[in-house]
Amino acid sequence: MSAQREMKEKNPWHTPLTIIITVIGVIAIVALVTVAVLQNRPVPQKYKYGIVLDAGSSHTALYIYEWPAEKDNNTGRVEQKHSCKVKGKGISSYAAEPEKAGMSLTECMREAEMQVPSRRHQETPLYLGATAGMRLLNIENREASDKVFEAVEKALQGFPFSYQGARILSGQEEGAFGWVTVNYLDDRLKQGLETTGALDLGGASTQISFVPHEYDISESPSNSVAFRLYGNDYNLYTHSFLCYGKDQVLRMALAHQTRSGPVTMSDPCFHPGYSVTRNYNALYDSPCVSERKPKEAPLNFTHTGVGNFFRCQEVVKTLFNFTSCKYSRCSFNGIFQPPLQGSFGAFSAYYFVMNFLNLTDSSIPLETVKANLANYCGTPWNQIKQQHPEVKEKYLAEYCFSGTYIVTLLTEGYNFTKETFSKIKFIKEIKGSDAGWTLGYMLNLTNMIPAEAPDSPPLPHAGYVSIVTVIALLLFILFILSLRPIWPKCSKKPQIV
Ligand SMILES: O=P(O)(O)OP(=O)(O)OP(=O)(O)OC[C@H]1O[C@@H](n2cnc3c(O)ncnc32)[C@H](O)[C@@H]1O
Ligand SMILES: [Ca+2]
Repeated sequence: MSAQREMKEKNPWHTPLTIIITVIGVIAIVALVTVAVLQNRPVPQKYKYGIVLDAGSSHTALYIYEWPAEKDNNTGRVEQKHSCKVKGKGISSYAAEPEKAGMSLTECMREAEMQVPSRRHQETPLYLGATAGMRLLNIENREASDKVFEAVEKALQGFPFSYQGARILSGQEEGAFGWVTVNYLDDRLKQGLETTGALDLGGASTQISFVPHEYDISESPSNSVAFRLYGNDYNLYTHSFLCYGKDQVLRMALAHQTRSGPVTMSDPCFHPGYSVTRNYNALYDSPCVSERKPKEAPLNFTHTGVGNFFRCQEVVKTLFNFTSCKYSRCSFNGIFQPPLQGSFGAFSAYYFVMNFLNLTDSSIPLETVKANLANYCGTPWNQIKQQHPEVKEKYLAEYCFSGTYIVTLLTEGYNFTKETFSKIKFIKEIKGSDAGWTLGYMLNLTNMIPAEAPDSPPLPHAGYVSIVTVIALLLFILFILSLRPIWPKCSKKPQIV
């Protein structure tokens, strides 16, 4: 016992001073590390918001985006928080009663009021961008298009957000912002990775955008958009084909097949057994086909289906003009297109149609896609309706045509081959945000993507905390070692007898 007491007395670790120093040292280390962790821990998120209305030809959709408020230098990641599909058709369909275009937006705007915290309402920018439907209305009837915008503006200004205007996007903007969205969501821009091309198929127009290899912009400046994003330069090729969206191209196909003004038309792009009455005036009521209206047509015609993919492809091919090209190479209709490059994301109607047909899997070879389509188109209309009672009949009737158009546009139009076809991914969304031009549009207008790479802290958070911990421990050990003069006393082991 006495030996033990003696040992305790001689052991400097047990002197009150050392115990106090040790405790203070441990507390200091814990405090230092805690401060380091807390200081750098992401604080509970506060968000900022932005709202974009996509006034498409077939319908309007509202998107709410959010991003961390404290990253004010626009480095926080923007994500889609909510989307709302406006009931009814696109705003261009209200040409005859413009007020209704404004009223149609009310329900989704009310939803936006609920979704965005009220203290953020006034600072939340609200944009409306219209695409091919309004482009066509503007060509057809400028006054009517202006009235629709007036009504829409009036309606939107009645909400507490920071209204930033409503306008028609150019085809280049629509294509380029779709490309920005896809690459932003995939984190390709920030990391300077090879970018993905974007393919958008709407109701009234379609866009193709990609960064070509060794691309000579001087050949067709109108197809070129230059970006500097996060310190990288991109020379984007983009083109928007007006009238080559899924609904307008169907009009063109029907117009082509009724150019002689028949009473009955047999269509290889519709299922056998399909039969509806269509009105000539309604069919030709669009600038995409109005000039082709037959002089002496009856009021209506009976549109019947035959269901033959290969013959349907022949019809679709007649809608592309391959005869003239004043550039080194063209897609169709005399439009310049450099060689395709890299992988592509195909969204909107590309996705709706290919998803319905179970053809979104990139590993399905082009030949199999065609064979499946041939089989689908040949299936009798009654059987199709029985198999898909839940699908809107208008969509259901058109999947054979739309699928055939998609395959023909991609291969004959844009020159995808059986090798490059597998580089197309049919997508609806990326990491929870819809693929489309709206996010890219908002990122651009809010300057959310800096031209230069933002300065980032030299160390990531975890690295910083680890280094602080190690240095603190080293300092503490150093301090303990500095008490060494006392040590020799205890180096003699106590003799226990
Ligand atoms: O870009 P624009 O040309 O202005 O048109 P939009 O923006 O209105 O076009 P969408 O991408 O919303 O839709 C493209 C087309 O797909 C159609 N569509 C939407 N949902 C669909 C579905 O589930 N199945 C088949 N087609 C669908 C829609 O009616 C359009 O004809
Ligand atoms: Ca669209």
